[in-house]
Amino acid sequence: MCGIVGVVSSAPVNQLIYDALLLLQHRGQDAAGIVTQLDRKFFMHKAKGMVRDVFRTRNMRSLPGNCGLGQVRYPTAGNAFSEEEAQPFYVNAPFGLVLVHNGNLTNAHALKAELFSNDHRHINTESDSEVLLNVLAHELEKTTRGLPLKPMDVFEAVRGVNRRVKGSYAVIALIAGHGLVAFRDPHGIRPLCMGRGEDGSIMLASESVALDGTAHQFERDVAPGEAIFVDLEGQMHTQYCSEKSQLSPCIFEYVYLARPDSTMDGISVYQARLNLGETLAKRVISTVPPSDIDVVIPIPESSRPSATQLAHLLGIPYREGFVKNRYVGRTFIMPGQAVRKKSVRQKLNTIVSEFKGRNVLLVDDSIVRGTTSREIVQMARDAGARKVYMASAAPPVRYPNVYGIDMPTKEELVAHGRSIEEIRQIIGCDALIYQDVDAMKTAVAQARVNAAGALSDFDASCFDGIYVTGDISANDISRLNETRLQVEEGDDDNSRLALPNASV
Ligand SMILES: O=P(O)(O)OC[C@H]1O[C@H](OP(=O)(O)OP(=O)(O)O)[C@H](O)[C@@H]1O
Ligand SMILES: NC(=O)CC[C@H](N)C(=O)O
Ligand SMILES: [Mg+2]
Repeated sequence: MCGIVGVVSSAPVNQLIYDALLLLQHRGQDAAGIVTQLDRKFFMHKAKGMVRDVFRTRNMRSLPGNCGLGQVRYPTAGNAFSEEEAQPFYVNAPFGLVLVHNGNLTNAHALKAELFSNDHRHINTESDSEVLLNVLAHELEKTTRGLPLKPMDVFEAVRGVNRRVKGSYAVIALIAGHGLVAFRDPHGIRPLCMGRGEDGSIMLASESVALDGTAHQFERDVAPGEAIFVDLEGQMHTQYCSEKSQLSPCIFEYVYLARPDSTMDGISVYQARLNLGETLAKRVISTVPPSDIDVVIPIPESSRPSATQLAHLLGIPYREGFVKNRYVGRTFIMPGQAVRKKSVRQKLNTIVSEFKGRNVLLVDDSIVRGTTSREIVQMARDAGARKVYMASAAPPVRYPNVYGIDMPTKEELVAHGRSIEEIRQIIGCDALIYQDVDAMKTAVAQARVNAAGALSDFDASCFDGIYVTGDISANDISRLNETRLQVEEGDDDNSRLALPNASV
């Protein structure tokens, strides 16, 4: 998951894109970039780091124009430490194209070879997003029938992309001199929505929070397989560009990735987390008698709604036992295990009086590698807790994710191939309670607040091993691992780079 945004307006968009990226910062902390367009010319600034570090006043001044796009990156392909892989990506033909991508292609390797041998295109990085851009460029070259470019030509090109590309992709691209095109893969795995400003500007963004925070009225989600083309006059054209489409959004967005104040595909993220807390409460009762729990303590940040609801249902006090250093970013999306481990202690500190002599139930939204829970359980014990119980609002994460969450190997997952008792021993708690998969799906589906699209199912592959695109082989998974593993190996040398700047 990365955060992407695109705007067509009648006024300069640089500040608007910056503000939207800041609202999407939780989706990617490694790199940020913006491209704007003026008189067919692109202006780009991108670099490693958080939004506030990457864009200084001088950079903002050099981004003129009334349309543009931006991205915050959380790498899931290629190299987290490479500046060249920061987005947007650019190719000069046809017309001049820049693109931002949230997701992960599962056939990038094969496409790269095909782009070279059949389409005679050169890919200069390990990023799957550069591959995606070149496929779009090739298809657009094929479908353009004279100038000016027509919306139908753009949609035909997106059709071509949907035929060739596999995996997850929410995309926004700018076509120099013509407009902005946005599209979502036929399963709608990664989110994308659109809204309008009072001045008529049209914004597309990963999450509705980016629209809310920039005074854009949320209009709707982009449907799976749909493409939206906004020309430079602000006229919007839409078309379905996939033979078959079925909405199966990634359930991990609701569990952890998205901000709770966002609504995605008609589902309130906050309500989904409350519901997860409610069903988790029922599981807790069957494992630990509530009379044996003195206090419920969330592990900040993402577990808070689930933990409040769980405590409310069990009738047990909810207390804040861990204080989060707001200047340290999200641990899970940092690249490399060494930096993730170090940052848990930097980020969270205990309030000893909430633990001393008490039986505590710690609640997290998910346990993935176990990095956070292992540290936290020990911290609770160090603070004097008598018993430490642990509950996860999501089921055990047992399978690699290939759709844009950086957990490419099953070996790194604490729950892979282990019983709950074995996981409990590794984490070091006195009891471990997990959500179950069906209860999670029901809880999230019931958080629907509007009837957007027909939700068929969720992609819950990291929990149940079922990949909604249906075409993932063991070979694909190990190939996707290869580049990521190199990143992990290099992580000690680079751990300094991955820590967000403390002066922000
Ligand atoms: O088992 P692990 O591999 O440690 O991963 C799971 C943890 O990582 C996330 O927290 P994170 O600190 O990234 O973000 P948050 O502040 O939004 O909770 C998530 O909320 C869990 O706490
Ligand atoms: N998390 C994402 O959406 C990542 C996008 C792309 N695969 C990259 O690694 O840059
Ligand atoms: Mg957390």
